[in-house]
Amino acid sequence: MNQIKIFSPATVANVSCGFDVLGFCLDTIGDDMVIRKTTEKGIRISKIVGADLPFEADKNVASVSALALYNDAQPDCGFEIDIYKNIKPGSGIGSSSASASGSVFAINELLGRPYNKTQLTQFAMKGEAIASGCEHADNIAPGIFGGFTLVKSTTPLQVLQLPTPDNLYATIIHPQIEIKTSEARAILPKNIPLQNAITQWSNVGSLVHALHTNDYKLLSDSLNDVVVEPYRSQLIPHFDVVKAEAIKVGALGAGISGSGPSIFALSKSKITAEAVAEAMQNIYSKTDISFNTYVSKINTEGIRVMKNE
Ligand SMILES: Nc1ncnc2c1ncn2[C@@H]1O[C@H](COP(=O)(O)OP(=O)(O)O)[C@@H](O)[C@H]1O
Ligand SMILES: N[C@@H](CCOP(=O)(O)O)C(=O)O
Repeated sequence: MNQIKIFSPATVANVSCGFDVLGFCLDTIGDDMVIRKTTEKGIRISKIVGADLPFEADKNVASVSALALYNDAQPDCGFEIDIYKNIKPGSGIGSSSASASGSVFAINELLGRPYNKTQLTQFAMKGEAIASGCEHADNIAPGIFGGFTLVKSTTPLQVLQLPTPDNLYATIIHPQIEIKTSEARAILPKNIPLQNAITQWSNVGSLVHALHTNDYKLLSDSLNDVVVEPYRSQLIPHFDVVKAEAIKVGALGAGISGSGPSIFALSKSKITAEAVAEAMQNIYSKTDISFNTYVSKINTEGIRVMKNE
């Protein structure tokens, strides 16, 4: 096999209470990437469609992560990467992560799968680090493993794949303002009150239990963030009303997707998830902020191969 085309999905990091540890994978929005072997050694970005992103190998997250794998594997060929970007950078649904994980996933396939999913996550984190200033894996892990994931630790890397309850749907609204992950991280406090920490870790524990037991009521009660959301929500116009309306029409809960500005909600049917989308759209359509909305089943497969030659 000399060439592969993949779909690298968008992901929702944090899932309200799990800053930097929880994430899940979407299905209806993602980037396409084509990666091919070359006789010339090294990694090259050959095409970028849909976004204004750097071609330099040390600046594009796709090539930075690919180089981490390449330097380890030392294959006797090189690779070039075409990126067809559908996930806007700075959207909060893992745009940089989709590129960083897509390139390493594809090269691993072309090399005959020498690395496991944890090792691929580790290489992809090198790319993510140049976008956000930190090697967080809460977007990369759900992209590579699929479904819901919990990053138990980054050093050493340990990723737990969590069960996905049947019929769980996500709604995403992306108000078209850009929030850079690095900037949304910089505004967070370095210390948090003990009472908030207690509330937060109880929510993470109960959310994980809810996923294991298909307990939608507990899932709903656990989708709360008392640590990060109070700070970041101020960067997102109309966040409080969008969240309140989503819950009013039946969402189990709603919160900031990743570092924002996208807002996510979880619902226990497609019909409710679509009603949530409409309620969210109604808020932004009364403003001059344009937006995109996505309704998606949770993608339990993660990145997928579209075509290989
Ligand atoms: N292939 C890529 N895809 C997306 N962003 C990239 C890529 N390569 C470099 N970047 C940079 O990463 C930053 C976007 O990442 P980030 O702020 O984390 O947004 P997101 O939340 O959408 O991932 C931008 O500065 C962008 O120029
Ligand atoms: N845990 C990170 C997740 C950033 O996600 P992104 O989709 O905005 O890149 C954070 O909250 O900073």
